[in-house]
Amino acid sequence: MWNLTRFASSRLSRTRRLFSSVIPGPCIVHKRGTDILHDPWFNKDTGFPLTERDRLGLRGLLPPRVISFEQQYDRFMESYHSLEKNTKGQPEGVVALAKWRILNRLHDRNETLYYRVLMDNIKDFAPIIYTPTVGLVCQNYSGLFRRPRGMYFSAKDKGEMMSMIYNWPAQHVDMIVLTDGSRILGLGDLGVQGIGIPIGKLDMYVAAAGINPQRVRTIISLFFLPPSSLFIFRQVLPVMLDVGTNNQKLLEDRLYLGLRQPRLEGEEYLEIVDEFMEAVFTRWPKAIVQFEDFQMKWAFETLDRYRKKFCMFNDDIQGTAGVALAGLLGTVRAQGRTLADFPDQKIVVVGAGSAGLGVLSMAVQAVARMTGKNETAAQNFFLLDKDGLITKERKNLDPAAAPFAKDPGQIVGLREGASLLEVVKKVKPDVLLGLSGVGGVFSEEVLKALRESGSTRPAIFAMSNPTMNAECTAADAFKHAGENIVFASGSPFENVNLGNGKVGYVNQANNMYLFPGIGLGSLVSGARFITDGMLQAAAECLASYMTDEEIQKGILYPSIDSIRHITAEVGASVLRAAVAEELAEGHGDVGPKELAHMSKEETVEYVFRNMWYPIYSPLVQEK
Ligand SMILES: NC(=O)c1ccc[n+]([C@@H]2O[C@H](COP(=O)([O-])OP(=O)(O)OC[C@H]3O[C@@H](n4cnc5c(N)ncnc54)[C@H](O)[C@@H]3O)[C@@H](O)[C@H]2O)c1
Ligand SMILES: O=C(O)C[C@H](O)C(=O)O
Ligand SMILES: [Mg+2]
Repeated sequence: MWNLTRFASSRLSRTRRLFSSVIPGPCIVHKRGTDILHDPWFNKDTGFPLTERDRLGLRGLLPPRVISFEQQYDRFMESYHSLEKNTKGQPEGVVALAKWRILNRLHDRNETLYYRVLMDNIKDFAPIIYTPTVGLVCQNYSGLFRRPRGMYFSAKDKGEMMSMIYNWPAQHVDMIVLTDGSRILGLGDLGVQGIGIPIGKLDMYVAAAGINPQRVRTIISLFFLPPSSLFIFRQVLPVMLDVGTNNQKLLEDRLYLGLRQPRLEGEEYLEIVDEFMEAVFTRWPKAIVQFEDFQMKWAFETLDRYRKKFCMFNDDIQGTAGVALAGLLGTVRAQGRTLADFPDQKIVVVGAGSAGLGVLSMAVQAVARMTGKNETAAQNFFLLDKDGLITKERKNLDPAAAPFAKDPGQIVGLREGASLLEVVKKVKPDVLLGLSGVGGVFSEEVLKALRESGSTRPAIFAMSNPTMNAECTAADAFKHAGENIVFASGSPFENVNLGNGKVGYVNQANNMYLFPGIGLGSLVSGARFITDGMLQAAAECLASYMTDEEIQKGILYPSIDSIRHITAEVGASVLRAAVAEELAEGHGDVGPKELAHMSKEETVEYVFRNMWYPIYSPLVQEK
């Protein structure tokens, strides 16, 4: 079932080979002069060639010298590095926001250059435009706001959404990331300020999945393909659904940009989400909506409500589950065991929210498939929330947590509500996995207790975001739990120097390894829905991506530098699963039959070919 066929070792070189052969096709523009300079998609700043300046009425509007794309790129990177130098020694948050600002200004001015620097420097820039800095940006969003990005639908727009959706100036939108701002990372309810999350997630879609951020059609040809093989690239839309906020501080903040009212609840809330979904799919029937950072009750409710009606998924429940499962399977391999041993792993999950329950459901399903036994599949999993170990004796037991609640008779020595320390001491788990949103809950005592784990190589997944909400730091994990552990965190940490030339590897267990591929694979397959089978294929692909050599070192996930490659592989796996389930309706000129006849390699090539690469296209004016 878990096919661990190793992918070609030259992952990166293959990606580079594909993109080095991109020749830009023309890009149709319907404007002239300063309107072009003020449009970040068309704008090339000083990079407009003289012929184009003549054609588009730009002559005299720019300094005379034409600067190449490479020179512009280098100039930006120089400014970025001087900012790094000049802010040395300043508080971390100040530096992070300064870096975010310089990138955001480029984003506002010249998208092609922005996405190229983002892609080429993804390891350095992901922590700024995505987790963890995006959390700080959301916290300060009302003050940082300069220009709108994406769309805002509020409770005041009830009855208007069907017409509002046509205010978005794109004929086609393919990927939408939607939030209601109610659970932004581990930072809680940030109301309208949560828009930073869909923006950051979609930046990752562009960088990792080559989803086109633009609202015009660009045609790019690859010279090794026949001339008829032209591709229409994809477009993105970040959306905030502002139904109020229960964050008193924000309600009292005079700069707060959202609705100043408590959150809508119950039917009133669902009516707003229903109206939005109907509006989106009426205008763009082939769009995909990723739900992001909804508080647990609405995360589950909306997933249940829409997953068989629209092409959508919940990243916190489903994307996270796949990434965690891939990491858990990697952990078994890191112990020198086979995947058949996965059902024997004792796993303590701390946090019974949307993410923790999503992970448990997928892991339990995997065990059930491996053992063929549903009844006992959850026996080695232990679930805790803020009130400790969850058992069947829990008062007001959440129905979503009930399948994982322990029967008190079966956990001798542990009681309902037992503390994490008690559970770790008693269970001696192979894996401790945190999705609690609470920084430091893996305390020194808890980490030290893990030294008694039954495993030769215990694993710690401190998956909560942002950095200050991680259940423990990487350094503390290696210091207190021992040097032989496997460590992963949701936010990035540096590898730990263990002395004597030894390194404690830090993995970033973040759903960024899956959501771009889930979205891309669903798009290019033309799938009607996103099924468990497609999500399982995505997780299996990620699990099988790493070589034994990497896994032995404790490296469970690919380097973020190869995120474009892993995303193409994941996308292809999702596509093949959609084909197998007869859900793929085709995409563009490629029909379902052609998809079904593609070999595995051809599917990967096809997905790659649908990935946008930032490069200046000649602008052609159409009146
Ligand atoms: N790494 C990733 O890819 C990833 C993905 C999704 C979510 N997350 C992070 O996971 C965290 C939780 O997300 P969520 O959507 O499940 O949130 P949630 O609010 O739905 O759930 C939080 C859960 O943690 C429990 N909890 C709170 N305090 C606790 C404590 N002291 N001890 C044990 N449990 C405690 C709560 O009772 C609740 O069950 C957030 O920080 C989020 O950023 C990370
Ligand atoms: O946004 C992230 O970095 C991961 C995840 O979706 C989260 O909510 O924490
Ligand atoms: Mg999230």
